[in-house]
Amino acid sequence: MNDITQITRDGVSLHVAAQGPVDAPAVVFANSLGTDLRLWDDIVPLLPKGLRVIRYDMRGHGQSDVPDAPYTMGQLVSDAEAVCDAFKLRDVLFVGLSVGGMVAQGLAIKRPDLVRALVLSNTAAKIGNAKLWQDRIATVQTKGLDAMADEVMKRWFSPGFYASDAMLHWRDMLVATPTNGYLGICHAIAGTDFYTPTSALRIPTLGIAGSEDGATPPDLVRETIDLIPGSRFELMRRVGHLPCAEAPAAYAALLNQFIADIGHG
Ligand SMILES: O=C(O)CC1=CCC(=O)O1
Repeated sequence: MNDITQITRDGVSLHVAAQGPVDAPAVVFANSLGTDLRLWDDIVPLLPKGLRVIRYDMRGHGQSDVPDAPYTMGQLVSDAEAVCDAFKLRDVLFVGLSVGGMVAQGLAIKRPDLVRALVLSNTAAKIGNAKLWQDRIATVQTKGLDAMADEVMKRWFSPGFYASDAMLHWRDMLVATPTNGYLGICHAIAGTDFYTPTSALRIPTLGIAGSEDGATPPDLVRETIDLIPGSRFELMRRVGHLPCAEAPAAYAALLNQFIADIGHG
């Protein structure tokens, strides 16, 4: 079954893409700030066949509704919960990148019945600090996303990928993000510190970092992954903040090894 649909929670319509057999083990993907569910386009075809694969656009992004900013992490976690519940999912492997990884942590804390394992990619229990997000919000409000797009691309990608034409697809995606959606998510990240609750998680977890990541550097990712006993940490070399875009084959290989090791499917 290959399905594109909208689900509505709290008056906000969320755009969801669902693939694979309804009763199969599920993998749910959550995107990062300034991207949408296309973040996973190159990964999905490389996953083991027979999984239920659900991707959605975070509120304010892609084809989901764009409520006025600010948003809270509680709202983002409830959105993810609503997506899982709408598809009657249980025991999912939840894969989140950057703010998507914060949502993954929040959902695993809130709904242990829904999440059996995590992939926390290029993320942390806390990303940045109040001043960083205040400054980012002020820049977007006064100058717009286009004005800071090149600076963002240098955080997202290694120098080699930044210089390539392939980067333009991602720059276009960032610049097309509605201002309210971008600002809303910035507020949610600014208000989030999962350090204590994430320390209480006891589920299989894979952490992925990129050696050239200018947004969530490897040491920051590792600090969060180390909070969870028994977790695994993988450092991908010569990639930045979006390794699933920059090195999809290597990224999918890490996911697939983890899927095999935890017997998910
Ligand atoms: O700084 C960026 O644009 C990267 C980023 C931080 C949080 C997120 O989701 O993306």
